[in-house]
Amino acid sequence: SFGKIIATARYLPEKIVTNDDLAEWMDTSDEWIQSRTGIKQRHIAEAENTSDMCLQVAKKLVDKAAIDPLSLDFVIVATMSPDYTSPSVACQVQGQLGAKQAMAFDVAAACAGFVYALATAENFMRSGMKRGIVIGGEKTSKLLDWQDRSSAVLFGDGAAGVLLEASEEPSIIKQMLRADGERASSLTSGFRNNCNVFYEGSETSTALAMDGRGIWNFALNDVTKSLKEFIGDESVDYYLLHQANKRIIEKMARKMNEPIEKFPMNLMNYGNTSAASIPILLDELVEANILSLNSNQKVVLTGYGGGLAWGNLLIQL
Ligand SMILES: O=C(O)C1CCN(c2ccc(-c3cc(CO)ccc3Cl)cn2)CC1
Repeated sequence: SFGKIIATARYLPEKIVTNDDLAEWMDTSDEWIQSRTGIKQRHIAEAENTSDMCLQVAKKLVDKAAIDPLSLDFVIVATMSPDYTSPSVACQVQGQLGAKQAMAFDVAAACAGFVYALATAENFMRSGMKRGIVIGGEKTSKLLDWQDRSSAVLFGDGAAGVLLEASEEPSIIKQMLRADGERASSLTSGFRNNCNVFYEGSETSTALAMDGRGIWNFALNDVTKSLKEFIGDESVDYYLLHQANKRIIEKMARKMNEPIEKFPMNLMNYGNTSAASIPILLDELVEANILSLNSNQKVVLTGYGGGLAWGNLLIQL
């Protein structure tokens, strides 16, 4: 069978930090941030960690669909900011949700993570699994160098995901997953100092570091080119692009020769939430009835970022 999105849900931590809040102690301004990124505010988790936010999403999905967690065959979480390297966030969620029959693992593909995870889930369902949840969740705020204004102002925390159930008709019609590891250094985060009792190693910054220009060019060249190839002459109702930067999305829309109305954006409210950005956008569009499940609307999900990794999914809802 094939996977079909039955429900969507999101969870944002309570604390909202505006550009002006940041400008109080950081050498930046609302004017610079809005004009260069489109971002106005972001949610920042405090005591909550990545697994806590993902658990909230999982509970919402189970409640919305009125299903028994024991009926889940899989829990997959895409994240670049896990609580631990072990256990996976997915296992933490599986345990606290009581989804004892579900296998569980994390997907590490940074901002392409949710697309990689959803494609992975579809492949499991085509080999027999019947029901599962796929979540993108991030607390990048714990990874940032808050003294580096060029990156700290860009990111936000949050989580969102989907419940998939088996369907006779394919819904995730086409997938393309790509990577370019030669540009791995364009976005690094969470390095664990390489030392042990026998080897001293060297102190390396573990904070998130980004070659903005390099990723910008990657998005406008590699990602846009592969998206055009992926679409071919398909008619697409909406493009749900990773919400990294307003100007980049506008430029990608122009390169696609598609009206900007087909490229909904909510990054002004959340900043760049990495693997959570596409499912947060999807849930907001469903909640606003701009997208409807079972509508046959054709949407494309495109994630792109650290790795470098990127991916496209064509979904008929
Ligand atoms: O205008 C300026 O000076 C700066 C120029 C650099 N900018 C960038 C550059 C890259 C990204 C980005 C990040 C990720 C990681 O999730 C993924 C995808 C992208 Cl396209 C976001 N902003 C900000 C404004």
